[in-house]
Amino acid sequence: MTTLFKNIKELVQVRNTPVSYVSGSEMKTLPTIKNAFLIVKDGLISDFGTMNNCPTLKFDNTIDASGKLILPAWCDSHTHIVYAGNREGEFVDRIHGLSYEDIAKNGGGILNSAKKLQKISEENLYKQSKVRLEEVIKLGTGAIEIKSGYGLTVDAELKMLRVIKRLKESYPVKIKSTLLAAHALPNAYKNNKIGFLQLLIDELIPKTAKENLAEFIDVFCETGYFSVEDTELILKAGKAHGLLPKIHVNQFTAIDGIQAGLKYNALSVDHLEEMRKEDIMDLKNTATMPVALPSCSYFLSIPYTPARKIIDAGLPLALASDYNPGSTPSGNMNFVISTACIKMKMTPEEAINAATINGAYAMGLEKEVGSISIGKKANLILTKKISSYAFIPYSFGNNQIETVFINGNPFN
Ligand SMILES: N=CN[C@@H](CCC(=O)O)C(=O)O
Ligand SMILES: [Zn+2]
Repeated sequence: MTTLFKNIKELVQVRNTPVSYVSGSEMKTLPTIKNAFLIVKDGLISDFGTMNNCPTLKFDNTIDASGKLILPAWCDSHTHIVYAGNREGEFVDRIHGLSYEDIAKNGGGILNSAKKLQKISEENLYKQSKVRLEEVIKLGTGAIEIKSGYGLTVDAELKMLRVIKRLKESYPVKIKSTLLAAHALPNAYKNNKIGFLQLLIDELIPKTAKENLAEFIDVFCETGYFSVEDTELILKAGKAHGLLPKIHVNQFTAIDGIQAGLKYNALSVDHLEEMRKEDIMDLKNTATMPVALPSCSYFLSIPYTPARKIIDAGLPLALASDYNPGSTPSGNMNFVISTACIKMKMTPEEAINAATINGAYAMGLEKEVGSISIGKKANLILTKKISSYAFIPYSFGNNQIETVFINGNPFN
């Protein structure tokens, strides 16, 4: 099966020589080809170039993209889209003055989602989650990481992971699965944190690995949740079972969580709203991707990740949605890049690099997605007729996508 996209106004994020990620000042460059063609063969990108070099072969499908742009689909490396019910009550409580921390202390927050998740059937959880997955694919996401972490019992966590597995098997997008074993301390272990950690180490992590239910291990390393010591215990156990660390750190407080992640060669460190000088320095010359989640800052009214400081220090940065019921009930990556430009002062080039190739790296998919390169999956965004790629973040809250292609097929 072959498809020719012709007369593309601008083909964006073209990498003839594929890169794993881009850092520092390299992020300001977004390579493109104007008046381009792109050929997809059996779901993969097989050729591209300027229209004057467009081959005159016969194709199964030809799509005229006059006036339209093509970009690689968004790579959302941090989500929690498998959850039960919603938490709009807490949203209203916050409008009335309660903080995210106050709500969690009153038994709301993650524990509220866990209560709903423990009760729901696996089938119903799948049904609720697939709606969100389809929603974000239509908004341009072509590769996504999904975490557990609302189960907080061995059975409920495994239920979440099985739902992620079923999504992987049922949808054409690339999905990576993360065991967020230590997300919050369940009430049953209120006074026995070490008992909970031991349960994760002795039972949940080995079962997850044995049943091949996750690629990554995550911890919410934060004051009032899991300490650096707790984090290290879990990362060590996860790694021993082949799960690579990707962690929640520096959301509300900087407590050396980044350093714990680096010690265990985390693939990414995510959130980073509170960054000290040493946190930025320590990330230099490592293979760990810093990940910012601007929609979370927007929704909770907390500081934005200091993208300028991170990028200007020569580091890479990825952008992800953090789609979850508590701190970010949105998985719209178009809004993520707009917010990164508007609130974090990232340029459109930096934001698009962060949401494509750097996001792909943050979930170990940089060889398969995240750029227009020969041999990569044809997971593509075809825009409406727009003036330039900067129009996407500029027109915040609006949808500039005409069609999303996954493995070369339109996703409707
Ligand atoms: N910060 C920890 N976990 C999620 C939010 C969890 C929730 O409130 O349900 C996050 O990444 O923002
Ligand atoms: Zn998260």
